[in-house]
Amino acid sequence: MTKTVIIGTNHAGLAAANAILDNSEQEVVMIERNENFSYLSCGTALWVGQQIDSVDGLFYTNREDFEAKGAKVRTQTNVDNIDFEAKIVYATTSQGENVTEDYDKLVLATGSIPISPKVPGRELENITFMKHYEEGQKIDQLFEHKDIENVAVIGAGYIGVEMAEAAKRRDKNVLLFDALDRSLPSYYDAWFTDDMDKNLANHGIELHYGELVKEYKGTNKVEQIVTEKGEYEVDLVINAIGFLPNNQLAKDHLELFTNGAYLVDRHQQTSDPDVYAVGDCATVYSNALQATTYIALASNALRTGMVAGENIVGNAVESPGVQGSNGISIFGYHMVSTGYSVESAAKFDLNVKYTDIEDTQKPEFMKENDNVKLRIVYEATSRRIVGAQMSSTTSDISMAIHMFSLAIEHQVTVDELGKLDLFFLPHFNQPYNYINKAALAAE
Ligand SMILES: Cc1cc2nc3c(=O)[nH]c(=O)nc-3n(C[C@H](O)[C@H](O)[C@H](O)COP(=O)(O)OP(=O)(O)OC[C@H]3O[C@@H](n4cnc5c(N)ncnc54)[C@H](O)[C@@H]3O)c2cc1C
Ligand SMILES: NC(=O)c1ccc[n+]([C@@H]2O[C@H](COP(=O)([O-])OP(=O)(O)OC[C@H]3O[C@@H](n4cnc5c(N)ncnc54)[C@H](O)[C@@H]3O)[C@@H](O)[C@H]2O)c1
Repeated sequence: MTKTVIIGTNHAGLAAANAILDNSEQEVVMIERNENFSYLSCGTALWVGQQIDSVDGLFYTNREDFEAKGAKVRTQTNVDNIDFEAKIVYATTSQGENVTEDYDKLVLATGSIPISPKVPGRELENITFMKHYEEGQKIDQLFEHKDIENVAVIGAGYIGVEMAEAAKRRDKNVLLFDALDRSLPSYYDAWFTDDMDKNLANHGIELHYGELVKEYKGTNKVEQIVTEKGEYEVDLVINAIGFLPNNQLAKDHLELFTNGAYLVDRHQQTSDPDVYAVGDCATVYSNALQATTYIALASNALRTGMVAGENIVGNAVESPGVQGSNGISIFGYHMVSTGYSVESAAKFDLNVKYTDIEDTQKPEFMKENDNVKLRIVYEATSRRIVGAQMSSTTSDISMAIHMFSLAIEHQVTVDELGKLDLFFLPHFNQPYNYINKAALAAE
């Protein structure tokens, strides 16, 4: 019987385990260095910002669920080394016991590691990342302290903006830094982020964009941060300047992508046919780019895990690829995007055009109504859609971005959306939907 060892049991590893256990009688061993698994870090800001009552709901499964399906689960066990020739995994438990597991198939689901700004003083206390549950706990506890007044968040990407909101909701003075000149620069064009930045500023968050941190100062705990533009008193620093794939175990054995992620095909198979890689440690296939790339998202982790698991049990399933669809909701302002923005497309040498619309969600006669902004990004020559961004105070826009995701996957052109059948009911939208209108206006 095939024996599969899965290293890392967060979203990607769990999805792979489920796919194998639910579709076969195969032997599965799951190895995880943490005590808990399935932590939805996506809910951390809601938890520490006290928008939800408890952290408990952020764990969606546990070891017993997998043991009940027949898996052997080793938690608090760190994999130290892999002998890819002999197909043996070497690990150490938190008690210091050495354990080995042989395998027929191996799934690497070791995720990603936050990038540390390489500046002096980074070892001071009260400087943290926000990735694991334990870091969320630490931030939550520090927010309780009255003497933690000034919180600096470094990086105004997804984690940074969400944590800035959470800190503000806990009545802290919040300073948000980014090397670039606006928030969320990887996901949205300035037409959208200008509104988000107004939203953040209106809620009292101090924005320090285009400002690189040069040093953290303090005796034991961090007390100041120094940038090229000034020096600021801080009691807590949350670093959120992005992730790198965690490739420690196999970087010398497998082919890697430019950023170090394990290079996989559309079966999630690496350059070693018995080794699969899933989630944040692996590449994905981008339908917008029509090439391999790297996008760290829980949604990608789940899908890639499923694909690997199904292939391991013998169903030759191909990944449909991804669009990197994502969303953010800050102080009631919602933004969603899929594929590439105009600015990010340029970085990947995609020659694009775009069409914009700003409209109300529903007909003007409706009492409750919201403004909606939409930008559709399409390839200049083929006119296929390669991205879309939307923002509004209504969360109703989220379903529209799913449609754009499908459009990118299936190479729909912007012109095909002009007369697309989108239903009309005043409670939801206008007789001629803003998606149709934007598409018809495309040059
Ligand atoms: C604060 C925050 C908010 C986020 N919000 C969203 C969101 O809203 N939507 C979204 O789609 N994504 C979000 N993400 C990204 C998402 O959490 C990641 O893409 C996702 O966790 C990747 O899952 P993974 O299983 O591939 O890797 P990880 O979650 O990184 O898990 C890897 C696991 O491998 C284990 N491991 C690593 N090395 C070893 C070893 N040598 N031995 C044993 N075990 C090992 C680790 O302990 C870990 O449990 C967020 C991330 C953060 C930090
Ligand atoms: N809502 C969501 O979907 C969601 C939420 C949280 C995290 N995530 C995912 O988790 C991953 C990590 O998130 P993240 O927020 O850490 O990364 P990110 O890539 O979203 O943002 C990193 C930010 O840090 C900035 N930066 C980089 N180096 C810097 C430096 N030296 N000084 C100051 N700023 C610097 C970048 O300009 C960027 O704005 C991403 O893949 C993200 O998509 C998704």
